[in-house]
Amino acid sequence: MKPCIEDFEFHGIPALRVNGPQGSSAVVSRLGGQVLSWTTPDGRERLYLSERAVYDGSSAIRGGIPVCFPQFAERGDLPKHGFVRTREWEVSARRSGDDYALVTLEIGDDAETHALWPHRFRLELTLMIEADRIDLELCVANTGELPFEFTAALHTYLRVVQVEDVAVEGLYGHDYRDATDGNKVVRDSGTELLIEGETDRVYRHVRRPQMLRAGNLSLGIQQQGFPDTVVWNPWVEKCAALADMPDDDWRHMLCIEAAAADVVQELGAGDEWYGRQTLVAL
Ligand SMILES: O=P(O)(O)OC[C@H]1O[C@H](O)[C@H](O)[C@@H](O)[C@@H]1O
Repeated sequence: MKPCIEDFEFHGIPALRVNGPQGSSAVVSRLGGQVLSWTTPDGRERLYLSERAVYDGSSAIRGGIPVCFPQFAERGDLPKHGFVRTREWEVSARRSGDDYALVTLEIGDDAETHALWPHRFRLELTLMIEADRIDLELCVANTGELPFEFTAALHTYLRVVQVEDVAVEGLYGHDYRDATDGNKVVRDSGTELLIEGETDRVYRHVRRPQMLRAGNLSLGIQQQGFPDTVVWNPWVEKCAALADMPDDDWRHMLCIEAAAADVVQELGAGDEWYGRQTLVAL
């Protein structure tokens, strides 16, 4: 099939199937502007999506690549991870060629967002799929007359066979804030990160790409614009407490998030900010 983009319903919500070259494909939901699936030409699903995910907008869809904006996690008074995960986005561009397919979704401020956050903004999320790679770009535009500050993330849930068998390379020498240990700041001195318990870290000023090694499957992960990388796995107890995730699924996912979490971004009136995350199947 030549690359093309189709509208369809996914668990009752409007979505796009983005068919890339060589049988690669992605699914993007208009609810949340959220990528929910990425399949590479070998037929493997690369993103984790919970079987118990909720699709009625009452909470964020658990899995895929949620967009967190204008607040990461609980760093402020807004709902956790901001308010665009449960809102409907518009499709503003779709294009395909022989070796790629691309869609852009966007969302802006309205009376409901003003009630929570007084700023005027426009967000655009562009997904481009090639044979073995997806590129996600988040553009934040300040469409108001005053500057604002925000934190944000592409909260990518990677699917893994067994998280205990996974190693993440590329974070050596970076400082991270450990949310599982009173937000203590620690310098990573290991050549690779192994997931051996609950993990909730914000690595700051990340300059190098990461490599996720999992048996014979590897994934390269690169970010631009986003200064931080968040690594999250809830492990046994926290996962059991999540109503929208099966008890054992902590084993099958690892979030590696491109984020502006600790490093707050300031955006002047009329200015734009870009952040990207690229995933490459190796
Ligand atoms: O349950 P959610 O609101 O989707 O948040 C899921 C997780 O997101 C981030 O990775 C944070 O670092 C975690 O502390 C948080 O638990």
